[in-house]
Amino acid sequence: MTDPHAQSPDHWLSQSDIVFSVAEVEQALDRMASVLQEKLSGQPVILLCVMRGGVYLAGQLMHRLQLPARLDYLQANRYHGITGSGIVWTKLPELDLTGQTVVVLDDILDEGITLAEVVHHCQQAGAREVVTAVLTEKDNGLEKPLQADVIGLIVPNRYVFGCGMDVYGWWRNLPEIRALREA
Ligand SMILES: O=P(O)(O)OC[C@H]1O[C@H](OP(=O)(O)OP(=O)(O)O)[C@H](O)[C@@H]1O
Ligand code: HPA
Repeated sequence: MTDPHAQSPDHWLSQSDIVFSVAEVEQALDRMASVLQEKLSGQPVILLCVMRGGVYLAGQLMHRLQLPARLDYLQANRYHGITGSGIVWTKLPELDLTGQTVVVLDDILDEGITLAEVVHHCQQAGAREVVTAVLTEKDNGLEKPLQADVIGLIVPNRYVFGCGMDVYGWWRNLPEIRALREA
């Protein structure tokens, strides 16, 4: 079998289907922004981007939110290729989270392990409130350690990419969401 890391980026497009179009993603982003806007009622927040996948949602939400925001990021990786394992933290937030309202932004809630650990970190760091927003949640039937407060789109139980999510490092920049076909 060919090493998936050696496949051309176009291979992944040819082996996948669009599950949410650009217009559907844009609508979901608008919806997420208005839910967050109402939930946060204009208070100052720290937007905390979970790198790298959260970067697309952070970029798309920032300009849709009318409230005083600061931006920080962390990096906690769990997936190598398309399979998950233990979390490796490579970057902690730099801002002091004590007493702050923190809005955690990530691309996908799959098994929920990453988001649960990030929320735990924010609470341990003294955040007053932690609100979680994910662009997608995977419909995988698993008992997850937490639910996100704001969810953009429910994706099927397949490996998905685009809008921040990668397939072997590629295509985080796609403005649509695609799902790999069964091998
Ligand atoms: O709900 P879970 O099963 O924990 O999976 C979700 C996490 O997996 C991905 O991160 P990844 O480790 O692939 O790092 P990346 O953001 O650099 O792609 C994604 O960005 C989420 O943070
Ligand atoms: O389906 C997925 N796609 C991209 N990244 C992910 N991280 C967990 N699940 C996924």
